[in-house]
Amino acid sequence: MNIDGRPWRTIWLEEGGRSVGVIDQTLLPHRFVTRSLTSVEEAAEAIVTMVVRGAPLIGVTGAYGLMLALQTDPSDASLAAAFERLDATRPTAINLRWALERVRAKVLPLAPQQRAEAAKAEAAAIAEEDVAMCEAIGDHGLRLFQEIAARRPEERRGQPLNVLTHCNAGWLATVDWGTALAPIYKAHRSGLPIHVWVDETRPRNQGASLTAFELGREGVPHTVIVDNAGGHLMQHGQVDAVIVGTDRTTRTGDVCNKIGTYLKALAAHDNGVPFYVALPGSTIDWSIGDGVKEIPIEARSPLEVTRIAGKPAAGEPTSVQLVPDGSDGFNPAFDVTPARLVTALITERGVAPASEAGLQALYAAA
Ligand SMILES: CSC[C@H]1O[C@H](OP(=O)(O)O)[C@H](O)[C@@H]1O
Repeated sequence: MNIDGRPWRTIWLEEGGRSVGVIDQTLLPHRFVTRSLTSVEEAAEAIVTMVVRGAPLIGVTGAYGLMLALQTDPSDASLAAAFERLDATRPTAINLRWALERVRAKVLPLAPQQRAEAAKAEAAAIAEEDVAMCEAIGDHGLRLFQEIAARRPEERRGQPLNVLTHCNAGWLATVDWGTALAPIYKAHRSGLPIHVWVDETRPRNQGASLTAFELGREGVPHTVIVDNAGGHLMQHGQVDAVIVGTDRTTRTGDVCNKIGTYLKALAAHDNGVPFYVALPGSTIDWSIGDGVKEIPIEARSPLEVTRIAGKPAAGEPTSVQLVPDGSDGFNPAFDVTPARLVTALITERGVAPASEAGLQALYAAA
């Protein structure tokens, strides 16, 4: 997307081809700072600390991380160690494992001296495919928004379409365009009046910090709201549709996304508001049928809950509840929305019901 007239992507190969540029998303919206990743360790650290975040972008960062490792040491052992280090960074977004496996499959059969270049090419291919998939999601989602706008009662025809989104599934979460925000950008650029309710999205506030930043730069009217206001807005007819991204969607259409998404889906269901999930095919985990039981949910530091912008905002963690890493507090980064609460999945191949049959119909020829 464009920032102050200059086209940006979230990740790029830097001059010389031995470092990768990224935007430090932990500093947005107050500072726009780019960083150079020069090693697999720096790539891994950027994922863990959420300098880069968002399922598709995490996957591309992992792919370039393997390239960086192979540029230093192209041996089998180096590849295995780099794969393991990157794979261990964040467990929920399926795009990471998908991208790492895709690069490994490409380079493992090659002579060591050919591996770094092949990894570079594959990482670049994954990035370009992501851009194309996200723009296609935007096109399919635009048609959906146009249909919703056309179905509204006469007295509401000229008013903006009110769409609510949770967390950040914009271009900052992908390489460009985004997933949930792509249809919003396409609608805005097509002249369809649209307004976005932006969930602030505690605890890390990706909505207030990143989605609002993106929409502001694009000139899309939006309002940042507290996470708990969404149900009230839906009850009062202020939401025409909810659209979110996902970090992993099962073959049956269960959707794992930022914590709080499930509650939005329940409120939407209770108020007859359509609930859409936008995703590229790289986010589908075909090996899983029951998202609630099988998707690994990342447990992040409880300090994200008790601190805001690094400053204590609540009592420091007590031994309230042990989480997998053994620390105090409870801070699951994601939850799972069952397919029955999802109106439709908006993919690069079209719109499908949230079901195994729906996804198979779109991807059977894959
Ligand atoms: C298009 S993936 C966006 C997805 O990723 C976010 O998680 P995080 O910021 O922790 O990487 C969130 O779940 C978004 O919906």
